[in-house]
Amino acid sequence: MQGLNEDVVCEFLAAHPDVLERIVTGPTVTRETFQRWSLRRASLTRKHSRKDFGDATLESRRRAILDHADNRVRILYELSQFCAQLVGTEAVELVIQNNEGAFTCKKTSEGELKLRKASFFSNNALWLTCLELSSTLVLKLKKHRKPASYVQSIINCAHQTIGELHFFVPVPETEKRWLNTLCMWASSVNYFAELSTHALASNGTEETHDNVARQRKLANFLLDVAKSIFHDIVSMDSVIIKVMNFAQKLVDADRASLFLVDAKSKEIYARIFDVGTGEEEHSRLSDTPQKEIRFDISKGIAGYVASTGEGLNIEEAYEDERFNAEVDSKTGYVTKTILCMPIFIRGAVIGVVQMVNKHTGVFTKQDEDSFEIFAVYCGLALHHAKLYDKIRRSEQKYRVALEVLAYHSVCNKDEVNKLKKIQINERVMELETFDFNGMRLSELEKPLYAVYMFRTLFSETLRFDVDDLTRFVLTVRKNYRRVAYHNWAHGWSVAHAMFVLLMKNKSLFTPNEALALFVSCLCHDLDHRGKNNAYMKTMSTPLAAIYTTSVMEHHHFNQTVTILQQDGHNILKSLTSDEYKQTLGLIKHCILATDLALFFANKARLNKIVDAGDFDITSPDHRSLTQAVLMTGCDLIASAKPWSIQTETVKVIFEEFYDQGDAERLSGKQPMAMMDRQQAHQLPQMQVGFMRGICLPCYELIGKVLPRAISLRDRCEYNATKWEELATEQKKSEEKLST
Ligand SMILES: Nc1nc2c(ncn2[C@@H]2O[C@H](COP(=O)(O)O)[C@@H](O)[C@H]2O)c(=O)[nH]1
Repeated sequence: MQGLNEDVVCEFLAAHPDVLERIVTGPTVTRETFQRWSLRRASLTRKHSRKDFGDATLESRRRAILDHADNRVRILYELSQFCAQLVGTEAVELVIQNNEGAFTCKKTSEGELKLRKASFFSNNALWLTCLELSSTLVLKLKKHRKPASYVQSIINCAHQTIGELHFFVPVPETEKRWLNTLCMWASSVNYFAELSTHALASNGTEETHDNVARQRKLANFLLDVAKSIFHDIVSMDSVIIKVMNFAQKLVDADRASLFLVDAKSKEIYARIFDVGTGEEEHSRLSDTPQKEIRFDISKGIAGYVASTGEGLNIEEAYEDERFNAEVDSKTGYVTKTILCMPIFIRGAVIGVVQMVNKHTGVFTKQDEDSFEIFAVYCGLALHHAKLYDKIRRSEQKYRVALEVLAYHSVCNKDEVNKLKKIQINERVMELETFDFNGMRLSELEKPLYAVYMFRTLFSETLRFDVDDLTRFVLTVRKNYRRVAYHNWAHGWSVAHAMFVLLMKNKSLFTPNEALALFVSCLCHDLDHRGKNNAYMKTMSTPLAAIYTTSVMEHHHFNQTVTILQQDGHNILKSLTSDEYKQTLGLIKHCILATDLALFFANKARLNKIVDAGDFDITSPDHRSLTQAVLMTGCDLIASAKPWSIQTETVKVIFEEFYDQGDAERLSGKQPMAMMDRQQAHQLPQMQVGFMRGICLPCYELIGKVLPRAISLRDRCEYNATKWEELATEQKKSEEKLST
């Protein structure tokens, strides 16, 4: 019978999809795993289908927009194509809303845009305000139409819905935010394009020219504000003042103020007050609390607008009972006309922009329209300002945390002096065998031997400071957590295995490659929490938010670099900058290779090369694959140790597995059998699977490439047989019990 290995299994499953379906839909694959697999498949498919925004694509889109600037349908169609590319899907439908109703828009094979009545739009009030929009624009979909996974509304500056994009694939949150911004911009620019086209199309009276000039000025300014918001994010206040200055000139007001809502105290306070005209343009930013103008949200015109979300155009302030004369009395200023608009973020009023005393007459309907648009841009600027402040604050907090951690996670002088007092001068021959049992070394001997191994390997090829080396090893030890298996003893044991491999194959790798391999082994599980990548993802841990693949392995590498960067720890400092960069890149490659999920592909590729007789250790690709497989071989070295060490190690491995299983069960998830202490009786059988399915193929491959390491395969084979004997005994005793 053909040996059971991964290729055979894959071949069998490919030939028997029903068996694969039974496994995938059976109890061994949890719902979360199945969902994760289908999401990964969806995103892989999307990634492949996503066309990039290459220059040619962008240019053709830009041309299409310019050539059809007066054609809203075409503009919106081009927008929909952009959005589809952004999300990386073609499963998107454009629905256009106009006076006659809603229409789906599709491009024919001749390139024409065809509109078809889409009678599934529910609202009859075609032009809805922004506030009402989110609540009432509910699509009643026809039975036969597949419901959209995500609907992006397209709202113009006059808060009118001019269309929707229906996506039939899941859209990630990040993409949703980009779609929102893209659609807001496109519809704003389209709105002004239509306005100026409309104005130019009319009889060209003097008033129209002013109107067009005003609208063009408005459009140019809006684009200018957008640029400064996205490029000038540091001084958001200057952007907001710029917006206020322009708004004030546009509506010809004497003064302008921006108030923010303090939801906690139910007050509003002037964030920017009395932006004057002319020389006072750079107004006071009321960031000094004692000067802050602050009053209850129930007071004044600004308070009324903030609490109702309704804009107001007041012609005689003192005749309006809502007006609060207190501020005038404090400033000696006489308010007559007021134009006041709410600023919305996600449907909530976060502030109010207020123009005071139009220089000639009262604020007009046109002022209201223009000012309403500014309220949107003020909101955008404020929103970015808030986000940016939040990021800046969390960055400072992160820096402080890192400083504190760096101080406490670095070895201290006593530890260094203690270790330096002991010197190993003669060669430790027993250390140069795979069977050496690192578990019997004391907490002091392990770092001592780690320094010895490093010096034995690199004294002749690398200039390094022994104190740096001592500090580096002791700090590495300190940054392994006291978990059952993935602790300093494991890191040491993996480094020892690499030490033996390198001593037996001295000319195989260059000094810097050997250095990267040894350092990688010593550091490959730094700060491991005793939980695997699947757990980190399922529990949505911060690490899983940072790294999408090989979560823990990326973290282990990051920790390695952090330690190297600590004062007095850089054992690589004698390398040139190119060598340093190259060696660090190889350390990253090696540490990431210890992600067992990557091993199968590495093994298959290297086996194929070796079996085809093409293996060439001088080929960079073959070297890189060899290094990756050697890392796995060292990582699993416990499976190729003498039986007593193997059983001792497996005990702590499963202790750690069961800790993870307990944590999963506590969070309401069913742990996999290997991590379920209620399945402990299956341990021997599971070990057989692990040894024969992973360890043995690994050492067989290593034996092909490094003949001097074939002993690992033999030792592993012996241990696998021992586990099989135990599994058989276990099975017999269970059968006896059940009879
Ligand atoms: N079932 C077993 N799993 C084992 C054994 N030895 C190691 N392992 C697991 O393999 C990976 C190795 O990656 P690492 O870099 O995290 O050490 C890890 O998940 C170990 O738990 C074994 O004998 N049996």
